Amino acid sequence: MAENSSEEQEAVLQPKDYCKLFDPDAYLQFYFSQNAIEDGTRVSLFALPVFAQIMIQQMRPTERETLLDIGAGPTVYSALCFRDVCRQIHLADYVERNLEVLRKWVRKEPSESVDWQPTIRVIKRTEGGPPPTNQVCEEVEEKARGLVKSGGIHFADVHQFDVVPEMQGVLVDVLVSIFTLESACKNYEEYRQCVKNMMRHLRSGGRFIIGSVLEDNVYNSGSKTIFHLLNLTEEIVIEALEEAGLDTKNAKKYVLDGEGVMFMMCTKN
Ligand SMILES: C[S@@+](CC[C@H](N)C(=O)[O-])C[C@H]1O[C@@H](n2cnc3c(N)ncnc32)[C@H](O)[C@@H]1O
Repeated sequence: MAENSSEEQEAVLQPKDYCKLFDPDAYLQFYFSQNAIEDGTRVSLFALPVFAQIMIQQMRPTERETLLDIGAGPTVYSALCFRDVCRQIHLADYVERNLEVLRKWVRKEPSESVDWQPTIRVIKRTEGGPPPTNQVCEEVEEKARGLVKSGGIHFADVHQFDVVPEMQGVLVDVLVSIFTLESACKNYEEYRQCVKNMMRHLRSGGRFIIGSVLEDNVYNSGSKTIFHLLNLTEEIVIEALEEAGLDTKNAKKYVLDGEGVMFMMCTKN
C-alpha cells in the first residue's frame, strides 16, 4: 500500500465515503491490471495459496466446505486461491458497485474492469509447477466462478451485529477478510467490535484468515483516490483476534518485511 505526502492528506477519504466514492474499476486497475501485477508484489497472492495448501493438508474435505470473504471489494482472488479448498464460496462487500462487478464476473458478462489472467499466473507460480497455459488459467477461473455461483454475492457491513444478513445465520468453515477492517474502522474500539461481529459467521474450529496493512494511515484506492486506514500494529491485530475467541498462539503468520502487511490464519476456539 502506498504512502502519501502531507499535502495529499487533505483529500483523504473516510470510511463513510466508501459507498459513494470507492471506484471498483480504478481499484482493479491500480492493483490487478497486467502492469500492476508485473510491477508490484501482491503479498496476498503468495500468502493465500500457502494457507490453502495448509488447509488441504490439515482439514478433511467435510471440515472445509464453505468460505466467506468479507470485504472482497471488486476482487475474486480469494476464490481463485481457495478453489481447491472449499466447495462453496461467498463473496461479500459493503459497496453496491463492487457487488455489481462481482455479479458481472459470475455471469461472465464482458467487463472492462480487469482480466484475472495475470493474477492467476502469479497464483499458479506460487502453487508450483510449470507456467500455466491459457487453457489452464481459464480452468482455474471457471472453477472459482462455479464455487462463487454455488455460494453467492452479498452485502456486508462489518459494523452490524449481523455482518452478512443473507447468510441467514449459517456458519462457514473458513472466513477471510483482507485489508477491510483497517479501511472500515475509525478507531480501535470499532476495530475490536467489528472483529467480534465478523466472527459470528465462523463455526467453532473453523479458520479465520486476515490480511492487514500495518503502520500506515492511508492507501491508494486508485491512482487519484486516497482512503484513510486505521493505523495497526501486529500486537493490536493479535489482541483483537484473541478477544474475539481466536487461537493466535498456534496461528500461521506471513509477514514480508518492508511490505507493511501481515497475513494470519488462526482457528476459532
Ligand atoms: C482496500 S479494499 C480491500 C478489497 C479486497 N479485500 C482486496 O484485498 O483487494 C477495502 C474494502 O473494504 C470494504 N468496506 C469498507 N467499509 C466496509 C464495511 N463497513 N463493511 C464491509 N466492507 C467494507 C470496501 O468496500 C472495500 O471493498
